[in-house]
Amino acid sequence: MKESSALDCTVINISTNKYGIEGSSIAIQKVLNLVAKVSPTQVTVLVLGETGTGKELVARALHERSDRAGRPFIKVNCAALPANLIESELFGHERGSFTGAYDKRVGKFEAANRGTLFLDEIGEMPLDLQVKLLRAIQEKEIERIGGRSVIKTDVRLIAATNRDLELEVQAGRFRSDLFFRLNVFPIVVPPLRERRDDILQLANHFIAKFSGNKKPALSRRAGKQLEAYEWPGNVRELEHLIERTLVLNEGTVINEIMLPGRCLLKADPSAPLAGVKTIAEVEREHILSVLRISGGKISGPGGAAVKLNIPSTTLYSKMKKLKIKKGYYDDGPLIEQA
Ligand SMILES: Nc1ncnc2c1ncn2[C@@H]1O[C@H](COP(=O)(O)OP(=O)(O)OP(=O)(O)O)[C@@H](O)[C@H]1O
Repeated sequence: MKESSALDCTVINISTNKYGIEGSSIAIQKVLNLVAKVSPTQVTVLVLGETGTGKELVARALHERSDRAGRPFIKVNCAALPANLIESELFGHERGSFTGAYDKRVGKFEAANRGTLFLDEIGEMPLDLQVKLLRAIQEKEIERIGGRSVIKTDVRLIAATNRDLELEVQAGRFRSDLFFRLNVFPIVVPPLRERRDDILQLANHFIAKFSGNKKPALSRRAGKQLEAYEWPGNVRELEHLIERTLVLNEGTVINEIMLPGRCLLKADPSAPLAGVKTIAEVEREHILSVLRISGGKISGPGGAAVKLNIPSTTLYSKMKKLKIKKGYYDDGPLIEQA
């Protein structure tokens, strides 16, 4: 990766990017630039994006590029644990502090001391624990369940979610004070369908990963199939699809990809297609990608409104209606449109 001019938005040589983030689209370059800017700091980062877009990869890159790199990177998946276990997972417990606590246990906050704590799927965290998490972040200290002493912690926090946390706040499922504490530096990882330029590079990366030294070539036809698909499961879906394709493929060329949508159509033409989007979703994605191409400029020459051939006032009201905010399409912080 080009270190010295990481602040400009153009040339990062991804082939030498050692953090495993493949892709050369403008969208992924922007993500890598944000990673380069924020990783040397102690700032809390909130990684946003649909499932399978690479949020964990971004979190690991942030850690690896920071001065905490040699220290622990501890991940907690807030969705994978029952609510009553998350507290003990995060803060630890003393022996005998509750039924089943046969031994003392060190929590993830302590385990991540002087390193990075990655809270994945933060949107799933129960409300009562959100209060305790906020306190731990603000006061930089924790107490084990059943413990009597206060333990100082020094962790860099990275959180990730595929939920719209602002909507969660509005719905009363996420505390606004915790949201503001986490949303210091948001990084939005765009869905794969908004960075189609990356699809072939990623596909070739996964072909190499899964086929070893007998790497088959991707035919133009198969490449076009991959580029045309919508990828509701994003990069993870592409990775699994390539793995499956390689198991079935016998020759030295991959001629056809069995995409899930096609299989579904064959099975039952009247069944609703998984991943089919509403008109509003399509409109939102299109506006977002035009805003990104326009460098975040909305009105005036070269702005998104001109490209979309609509008055800028119409674009502003569509953006408001579709909840498109600054920070989703440029490098700035997430700010509500007036
Ligand atoms: N740009 C990329 N280059 C190479 N591999 C990638 C890239 N993005 C994602 N992947 C791979 O895709 C898979 C899913 O990525 P990851 O787990 O980081 O996604 P995620 O957004 O955290 O998903 P979830 O929201 O479901 O937790 C992983 O195997 C990861 O290595």
